[in-house]
Amino acid sequence: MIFSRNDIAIDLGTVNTIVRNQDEILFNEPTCIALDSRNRERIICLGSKAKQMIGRTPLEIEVINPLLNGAISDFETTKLFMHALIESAKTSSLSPRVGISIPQNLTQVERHSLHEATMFAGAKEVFLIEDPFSASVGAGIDISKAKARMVIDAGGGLVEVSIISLGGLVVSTFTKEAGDFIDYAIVDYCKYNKNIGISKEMAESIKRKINLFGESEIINVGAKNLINGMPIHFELNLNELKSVLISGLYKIKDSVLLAIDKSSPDMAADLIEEGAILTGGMALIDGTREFLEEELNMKITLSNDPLLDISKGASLIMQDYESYSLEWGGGID
Ligand SMILES: Nc1ncnc2c1ncn2[C@@H]1O[C@H](COP(=O)(O)OP(=O)(O)OP(=O)(O)O)[C@@H](O)[C@H]1O
Repeated sequence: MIFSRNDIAIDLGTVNTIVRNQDEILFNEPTCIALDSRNRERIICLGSKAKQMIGRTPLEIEVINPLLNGAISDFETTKLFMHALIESAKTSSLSPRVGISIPQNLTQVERHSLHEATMFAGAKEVFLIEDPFSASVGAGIDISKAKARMVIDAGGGLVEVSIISLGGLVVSTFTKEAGDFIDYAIVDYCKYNKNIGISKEMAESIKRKINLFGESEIINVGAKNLINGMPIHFELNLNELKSVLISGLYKIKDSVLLAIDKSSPDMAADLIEEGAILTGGMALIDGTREFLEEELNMKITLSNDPLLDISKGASLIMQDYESYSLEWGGGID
């Protein structure tokens, strides 16, 4: 198969979606869609514009994130979202072939739903590629070698830990306690310890400022006083939130330990030498890589482009689909 200029690869993430053709990124925005609630077929906007509306919409607008922990939580909205993505990415009147990178834990029913939603959205053909393959290829790993390589993909809805060797997925584990989980834990921390109400979006922007090994830093946050219901500006010491972040990172550590436990002694030995590659948006929280390296006593290398590895890998796989699918039959539907 020749991946033509018209064809696209999609990283349909819980938090962020990226669409690429062979050469360029066509869409890189939050996985959000705003609909007219009186006519849910009518799209008002997508991505960043829709995300900015969260918490501020009048009754007639509904903002939806159609994914939860990597899986489709709202099938009808996913169809609309995919349709809008495909329309905006089209460079000709021809329907594109679409490669979508998906979490390894999607059930057959969920895979079928996504396939159907994408065909309905206007694709000519749909290829589902499992995240561990996209992430590894995108991070530049030569996975055809007879050497085990570990990839920790820490995203918004899912942390996927995979061990790949000789072009196949040998071991995989995952936890749903990923970036979104930490955002909600920050919301709860402010609620129960400070009597302050903040949105999930505010919690996410606070999370991005945490530096696990950095000096204490005080930030000013606009929120709601939960005692008297009034708006309030309050000071939050980011140091207080380190324990919230660390509890999430321990879940990643547990997934890595489980993956190592499931691997053979030879693969475990390879990992001592090669360590693991850390990718996905959570890898960008300062101190995450160092924390995991210290806790696991294993070399952890930060990928060059944690937010883009999956879409880049999916695009590269689409461009050489035959060789990859022959090699990795199991990972590509
Ligand atoms: N610069 C950054 N600093 C800190 N955290 C970040 C940064 N950029 C993104 N994140 C966090 O990374 C997570 C999103 O990562 P990513 O885009 O890899 O996930 P996703 O592909 O949307 O989700 P998933 O793969 O789990 O379905 C979010 O929790 C977000 O807050």
